[in-house]
Amino acid sequence: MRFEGEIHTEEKEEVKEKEVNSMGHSICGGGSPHQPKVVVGYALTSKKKKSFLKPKFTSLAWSKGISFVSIDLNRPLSEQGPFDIVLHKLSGKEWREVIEDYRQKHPEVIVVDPPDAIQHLRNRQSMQQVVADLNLSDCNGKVGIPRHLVITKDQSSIPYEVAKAGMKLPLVVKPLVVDGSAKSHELFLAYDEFSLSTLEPPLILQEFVNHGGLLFKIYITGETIKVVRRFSLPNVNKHDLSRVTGVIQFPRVSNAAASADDADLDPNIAEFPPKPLLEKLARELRQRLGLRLFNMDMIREHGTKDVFYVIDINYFPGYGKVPDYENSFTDFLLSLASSKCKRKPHIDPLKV
Ligand SMILES: O=P(O)(O)O[C@@H]1[C@@H](OP(=O)(O)O)[C@H](OP(=O)(O)O)[C@H](O)[C@H](OP(=O)(O)O)[C@H]1OP(=O)(O)O
Ligand SMILES: Nc1ncnc2c1ncn2[C@@H]1O[C@H](COP(=O)(O)OP(=O)(O)O)[C@@H](O)[C@H]1O
Ligand SMILES: [Mg+2]
Ligand SMILES: [Mg+2]
Repeated sequence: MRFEGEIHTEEKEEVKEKEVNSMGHSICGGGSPHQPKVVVGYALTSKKKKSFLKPKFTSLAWSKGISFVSIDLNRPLSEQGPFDIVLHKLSGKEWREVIEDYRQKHPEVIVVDPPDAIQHLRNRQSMQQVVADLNLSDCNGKVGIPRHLVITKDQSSIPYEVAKAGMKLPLVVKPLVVDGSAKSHELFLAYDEFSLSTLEPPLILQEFVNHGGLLFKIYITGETIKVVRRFSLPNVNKHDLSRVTGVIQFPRVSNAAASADDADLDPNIAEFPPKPLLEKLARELRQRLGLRLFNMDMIREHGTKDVFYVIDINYFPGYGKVPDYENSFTDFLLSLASSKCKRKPHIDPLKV
């Protein structure tokens, strides 16, 4: 497994070397950089196309024999291509049915990723449960999820439910369903349980964990892990709690392109999570979720060295914001294509 947390120089050398070696080689033998041998069909929103398929990435991929073809949503998928790989991130039942049907009928195409597996991350409860089920012992740290409560109906009972569960204030209030809409990212901080009744279920209420205002975004691309630091919500202290009441909506601080990597940070807060912990976590989640493209938002409990919480998992996140994603994503596509060749050694090199 490759790990690119603090971006190791050796790792970069290796990438450069691979670049030289792979130039002029094709998938399953033959070919040249000017004759793409791996065709990647993609079904993405226009926002995603812009942030992900940047010219620097597509031209690097092209130089290594990869071409990208936009899938026309108004035409049957089976009539398009042929594709070696399909990348997709679109919401809605209709698309899920189209892509599932295509997977069944075209087992020779690598569809990244299965729609049912992606669906698992569309609900903040099922997303968190995967982490809760893990047993990460002996990995130089602990990873869990914050205490939470799911509210599906009857918001009038929320204050009672919160008190009964003995949850500690403040609470982060998140829409239960994540469907890519702006609304599914409208989050609130609730300083008292009574104001919660004004919010619209289905919701998940999560204990706010102080983490020094910094979070780790762990990007998984197949076998590769990259960690970046982003600014997050500041700690909430007892004084804040005694003075503030109500629910306050907060902005999407963590997905801003601004990285915290270059800031002058307290080393106790900013130190990267241990590599063995991230490797085990990534491996386990990749397997359990059955996904190859996702990221996690992870925080370290303030005042501890090794107590971590996963607070969010996103399918096919904003790779365009990750340094050097062009190389890692190209390598990922090439490794998928070569696994396809291994699966089908008799593959016709003229077709691929
Ligand atoms: O657009 P970006 O680059 O901000 O990416 C978003 C992600 O930002 P991140 O890479 O984690 O900083 C973002 O992550 P967060 O939920 O903000 O942690 C989501 O993955 C978002 O997708 P969706 O709206 O949940 O379907 C992602 O949006 P899409 O690009 O998939 O529309
Ligand atoms: N339990 C929590 N404790 C502390 N901060 C949190 C917690 N949950 C979310 N946050 C903060 O809110 C941000 C958005 O929450 P997140 O669950 O990642 O939603 P989204 O899917 O919209 O990114 C996080 O990046 C983090 O800054
Ligand atoms: Mg998030
Ligand atoms: Mg999210």
